[in-house]
Parts: sequence; C-alpha cells; structure tokens
Amino acid sequence: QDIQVQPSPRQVNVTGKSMTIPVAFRLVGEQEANPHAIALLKQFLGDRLGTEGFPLFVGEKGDRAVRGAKRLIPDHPEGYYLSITDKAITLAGNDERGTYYAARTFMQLFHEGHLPFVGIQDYPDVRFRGVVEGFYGTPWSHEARLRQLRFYGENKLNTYIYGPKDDPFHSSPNWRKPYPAKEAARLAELVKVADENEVDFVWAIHPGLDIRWETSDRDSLMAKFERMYDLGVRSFAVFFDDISGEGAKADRQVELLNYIDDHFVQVKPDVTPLIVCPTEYNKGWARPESGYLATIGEKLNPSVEVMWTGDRVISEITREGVEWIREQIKRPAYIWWNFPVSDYVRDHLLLGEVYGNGKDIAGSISGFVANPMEWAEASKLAIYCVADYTWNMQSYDRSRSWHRAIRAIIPENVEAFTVFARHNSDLGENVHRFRREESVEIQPVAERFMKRYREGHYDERDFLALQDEFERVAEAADLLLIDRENEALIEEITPWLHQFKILGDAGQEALAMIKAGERGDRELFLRKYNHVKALRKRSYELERQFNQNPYQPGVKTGTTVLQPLVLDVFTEATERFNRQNGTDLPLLADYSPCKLTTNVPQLEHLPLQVYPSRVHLTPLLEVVKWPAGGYLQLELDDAYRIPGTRLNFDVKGDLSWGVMEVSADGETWQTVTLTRDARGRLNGKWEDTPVKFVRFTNTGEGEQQVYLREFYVVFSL
Ligand SMILES: CC(=O)N[C@@H]1[C@@H](O)[C@H](O)[C@@H](CO)NC[C@H]1O
Repeated sequence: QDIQVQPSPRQVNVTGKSMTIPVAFRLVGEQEANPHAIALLKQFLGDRLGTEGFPLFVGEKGDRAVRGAKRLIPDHPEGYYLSITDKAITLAGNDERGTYYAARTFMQLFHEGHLPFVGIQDYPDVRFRGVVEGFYGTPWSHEARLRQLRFYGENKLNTYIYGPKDDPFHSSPNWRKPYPAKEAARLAELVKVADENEVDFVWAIHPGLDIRWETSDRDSLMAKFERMYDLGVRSFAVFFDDISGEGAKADRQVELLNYIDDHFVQVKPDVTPLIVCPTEYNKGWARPESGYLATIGEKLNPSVEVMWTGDRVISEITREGVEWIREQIKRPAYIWWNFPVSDYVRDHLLLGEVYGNGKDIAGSISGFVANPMEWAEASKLAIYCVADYTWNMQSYDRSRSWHRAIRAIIPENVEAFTVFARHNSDLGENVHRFRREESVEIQPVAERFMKRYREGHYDERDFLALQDEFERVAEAADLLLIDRENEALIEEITPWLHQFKILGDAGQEALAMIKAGERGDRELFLRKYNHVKALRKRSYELERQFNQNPYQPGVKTGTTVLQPLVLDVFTEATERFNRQNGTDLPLLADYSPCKLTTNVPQLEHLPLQVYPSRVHLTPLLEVVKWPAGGYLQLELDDAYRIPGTRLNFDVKGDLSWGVMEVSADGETWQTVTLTRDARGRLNGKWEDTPVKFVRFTNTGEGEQQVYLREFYVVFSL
C-alpha cells in the first residue's frame, strides 16, 4: 500500500505489512508531550482512547515516553520519528512542533481499517513556511482566516503573516491606533487557533506611507506592538513595500528596525525573530547606486529576517536569484512569493499548478510564504502545493501535488473541479508579464484543429475531442454550482462557474455551426449562430455584474485557449457561411479601439479597460518611477472629442512637472488644461476639435515617483 502523506515525508520505510486498526489505544506520555499534539490525538481517536489498549508513545526528544527512540529522531527543527509495529506506535518529535507533525502524519496513515507497519524519519527543508496575507483588495474574512489556520495545521505550514494592504489598522492611516474591541477580539482568537495548529501568527505593520522619523512615531509603533503582544501575538513584521519619499530611506528604516529588535523582540522571552519587507524587495528594483540593500546588509541586526519577491515583483524563485540577494543582505532571504495573488489580474482565478521555483534553494533561504488571492478557499490549491514544495523540495512533483490538493479540497467533485481548474490558471496579459500554463492537454488539439479547419480538412477525431471537452466544461460548471461540501469555495467561484457554463455551451454551439454549415442546413446554422451571439452577450452582461472593482472588473475564464477557440471557430464558420450564401452575417465584435504606447518601463504592458466610450488604464499597486521625459500615450481608433479625462497620481505636491496634450495627427499637440478637484484628482477635457491622441509627459527635470491610481479618457463622436 503506497503511503500517501502530505507533505511528502523524507524517509519512509515500509514493511508492506499492516494491522487492522486497534479497537483501543493507550496514550503514554501525555503529561510531557506537546499539549496541542495530545489534543489533536484525543480529538482524532475519540472514544478509542482509553486506559487499556494498544500502546501509543508520544513525546519530544528527552521525554520518558520516547526514550527508546532518541537516536532515531532527526536532529532538525520540527523533525520527528514515527513508527508503527505490531507492538507499539511511537510519535517522537525533535521539538514540540515535531511531535505535532508526527501526530498529523499518523492521522493520515489510517487507511481502510488498517494501519501500515512503517518507520518514518521526517523534517522540513524550509524553516518558515506558509502564507502572507499581503494582497490589495478585500481582506479575508474572520471565518476564512480560521479555516486557513486549520488548513495550515493539516499541511505542516508553520507561518501566517497578517498584512492585508487594505486593513487601515495595519497600514495608514490607523497603524498607530489600537484595534477596536471587536477586531481585537477576533485577532486574539486567530492567535489562539494558530497556536493550536502550531502556526506562528505574525502581525505585520505597514507604516511607511506616512511615518515620521521621530521618537513619537517610533513610540507609536512600539505601543502598537505592545497592544498586539497583549492580544497574544508573539511574531512581528514591518512592511516597507510600495512606499516612496521619507519612509523609503534605508538608514532610517534600519535605525527603527534595530530599535524594535533591541528593545522589544530581544527583551521579551517568547518573541520570534523580527521580519521586514524592504522597499527594494525585488531585483528588478534594486539599485546598487542607492545603497539601499547594502545598508540593510551591513547595518540591520543579523537576527532580523529580510523578505524578497525574487528577480521581479512577480517571479519564479531561482537558486541564482536567492544566492544573489543573500550576498546583498548578508543573510538568507525570507521569500515572499507573489503567487497565487491576483490583485493585479482580479478578473482571473489562478488555480493552476505550482511550478517554476528551483528545487535547490532550500539551503539559501530562511522562509517561503505565498501571497494568495483574495479568494481564500480557492487559494488553498496553491497553498497545499507550496506546503509540499517547501517541506520536501527534492521529492516535489507539481502534477501529483496539484491533483492531491484538489482531492483534499473538494473530494466529492474532483473530476469537475479538475476540469474547471485546468482552464482557470493563466493570468492573461498583465503589467508584470507573469504567465501560467492553461488548458495544457487540449491546447495542441485546438491548434491542430483550427489549422486544418482553415485548410479545409480537419480530423473528425479532433472535432470530437473538442466537443467532448466543451461538454465537460458545461457539466463541470453545473456539478460545481450545486456542490454543497465546500460552500465557501463555491461561493467564491460562482461568478466564474456561470462564465464557465456559458463557455462550455458556446463551444459546443460554435462547433455545431461547422456541422450545420457543412450540411448546408441554413436554418440550423442560423439557430446556432444566434445562440452563440446570445451566449456572448450573456457573458458580457455577467462581466458587468460580478466582481466589479476599479482595477480589473469582471469575470474571465479559459482566456488562453478555449475562449479564443470559440471566437476562431465562430468567425471561420460564419465567414464560410457568408461566402456560400452571399449573406453578411456580422462577426463578433472583439476589437480594441485604443493602443497604449509609453517609454515608462513599468507601464509598458499595462492592460487597458475598454468600454463603449471610455478607456481606463489599469491602476498599478506599486510605486511608478516616471523618468524625466517619460510619456504615456493613448491612440484611439478614430478622431473623437474628449468630454472628460481624469488622472490621479496620489502625489502630495502639485503636478507642475507634467503636461497633458491631445493631437489629431500625432504631430501637432495642444495642451489640455487640468484642474485639481477636492480629492486631488486632475480633470480635463477637449471638445474644440476631434483628436486621436492623448498623452501625458513628465516635462520636468527629474524622475517622479507616483501611484497610478486612476487615468481614464472619455471620448465621443
Ligand atoms: C512585497 C510585495 O509584493 N508587496 C506588494 C503586494 O502587496 C502585492 O500584492 C503584489 C502583487 O500585486 N505586488 C507587489 C506589491 O504591490
């Protein structure tokens, strides 16, 4: 019987034999062993636990109950030795958390009324493993966090960092204030449940937007940490990401961090090492001339952990990359991995496999925490895989882990959710240019079919394979919409399930257009044609109704292979029908009336939100470094009047360094007068003559650091 334990254990010796599960167990070592491990075993074994029965020895290295196993316990933090023989069961931890993990593994060995005779020696590759709730957007609910912490206990993840960007008491303006009573009580409960699941609850503060480098603000921060300590928090972080100006100064940050370390972390007996997220948190932004990382490396107390997102804001973590940063900061980096976070592609779900990170990085990092989606349950797919990867990198298998994750999360609908997740994994075009595989199995079939269909001789087997896939898509959507085993998950993904159903139907109907066209059945063709158009309209309406937000509103599914395939089949079949019948049936409007050009590096691939008479630039979450002479230009598909344009860079000072201009031909430009409104936004318009171009340029002397909060143009004929 193959032992299936999550995460995959290091060393497993099986004898191939097993025993029927004893009717009763006798716990030995309860007084000394980790009480959370004992509580877990009692809850799991229930009334099978008694004073008589099969001996179950539990304890940490040095405890009497596991004295005999001393030499077999791996000498690693959180390591454990587990053995099941026909005489006794031993769960022996190298430390308290190790015992807890031995109990977690033991619980997974119960299989169809049997327990295998086995010896396991196991310990994690990465010291700190887990999740940083560090995204922009709706913070997770209290219930979602409680479910997360229990999930981390099940998957041997030992770290949860609380840092939701949109929590006003984590960041500005209220980072100085204590939490109101209700929120404080909830945080205290989270700390308690984290503790029970052997998870470090790390409370992060994000003061950099408005911090003043004076003792008053230093004292405010220390006081806030004291408040959090009173609530039970024993692990702390300071985030200096996504800030500019005063707050971004390395020497000031280091002075504050060392003060906190010396006067808070080191003086309290039970606080874990301080964690900092630096302002230069990825290699793409690191500037040797700024000396920022050098200052961190040389002056920051060596006990402080330094986070790092990799070679870019969103990137795969490589051995070369972690070795580079280790050199700079003079310590192993604590990885903040920006996946499956989707706050920059909010209309997409990222349900795909976890891959691309090196398997040889464990020795060069101190921690690895994943930044998830605002959809807590849906993020569990990736979190499960990260647990497997960070516990035992060498044995990590991306596909095996992903399939097990689905089984763990929605056991009653594994097949349907696998179909759904396969086609909801890529991000589409995005400002970070980070992409993921999607629809991998069907992609070659789709490509081959379309090529041959256009050449006039497609393979019927390909046609049937595509039809079958679209049927599975439609079936999966309906099965999942009525699934009741994980209601929180279904509630999160329902908009995408409705979109997925439409996609499945539209795919089948577009393929049916081909057959009707081949049979010359005009009436049937027109029925299918109209049905696909109706489905597309429903899809757009759904986009406008669900998941509205100022960044990437709407609901995208199957954007990399299936949606383009539906459009291609529909277009080709309709064009053929028009040629054969002399008709002029319109195609589906899928044009983009606007083109963006810019020489500002961070804006090069900024997606546009295009509406019938407006075009929005997708706001950016990070600070934008806008060089002197940097410009951003929108080219419309025709000449229009501009009844309104708005930009908001969220900068304190005036915007004398920037100018907005319009042009009909891209040669001669007229300046648009911008007026600042009460909320600091700059509004303008141009109704004198129709124009085709709108641009904004930094005509000042130096680089400006701004937030691209809002930039849109309303145009009308
Ligand atoms: C360290 C870090 O990634 N900070 C933020 C993070 O909060 C965002 O969620 C992340 C993903 O958009 N972008 C980087 C940046 O904006």
